Amino acid sequence: MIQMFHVYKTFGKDLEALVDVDLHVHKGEMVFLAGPNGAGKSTLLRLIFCDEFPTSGQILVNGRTTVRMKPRAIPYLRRTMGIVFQDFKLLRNRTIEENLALVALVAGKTTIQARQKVAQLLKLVGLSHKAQTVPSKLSSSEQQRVAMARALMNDPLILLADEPTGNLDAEQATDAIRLLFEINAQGTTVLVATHNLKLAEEAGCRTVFLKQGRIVEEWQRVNRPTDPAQQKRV
Ligand SMILES: Nc1ncnc2c1ncn2[C@@H]1O[C@H](COP(=O)(O)OP(=O)(O)OP(=O)(O)O)[C@@H](O)[C@H]1O
Repeated sequence: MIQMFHVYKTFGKDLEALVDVDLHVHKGEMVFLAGPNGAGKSTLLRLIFCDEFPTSGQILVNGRTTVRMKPRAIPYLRRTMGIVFQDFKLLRNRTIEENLALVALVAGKTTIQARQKVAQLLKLVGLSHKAQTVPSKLSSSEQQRVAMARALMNDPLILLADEPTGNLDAEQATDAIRLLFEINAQGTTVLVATHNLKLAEEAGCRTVFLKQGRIVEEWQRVNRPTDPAQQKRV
């Protein structure tokens, strides 16, 4: 589903944001990308979303190489992906319903189809009662759930979430992860970037650690996350 082969990303002359990254995320998987600030997590997600392109290496998304993709083909590939940005990027002067519907309308859906999808997703994230509200009247966790709903508007095969729990307290963060699990259980492949190692451990998914742009470790919990003996290094 997502394949990265020897991917390097250098900004300017010598800022190596990603160094020789090999990552394979299979269809239906939920994978955490963990690492400290500046490790390269957002850059990696942006490369998958074709927001940036690698300096060298190969990236395949849904079997299509992104590296030499023509600019006009990028929006079509992006429609197979949903992305939740760190700062949500909701349109401030539009209602929640409008924020969501716009995504479907731009993708060519009818107003009725867009409305139906908005209703379905607001129900999923528990915010049906906020449809006519503007983002500034919502809490951080509510805005985060709207951002997640928006990312799902076009039924993406892949959901990319960049620090989806960054502005949330512990309980809200757990709810957000639960929602990601629910989305994943419905068949969407999910890749979550976080600097919150505890969160990744508790989720128990395959976790890939980035440090200074390199993948330095990868593990998957077998059973209980709190028991180191149950953690299998892969
Ligand atoms: N557009 C850019 N231009 C120049 N440097 C950049 C750009 N984007 C990222 N970087 C640099 O690349 C490195 C990796 O940044 P990135 O945002 O991918 O890390 P991160 O792991 O997501 O960090 P954080 O957890 O703080 O969001 C950092 O040194 C950052 O300053």
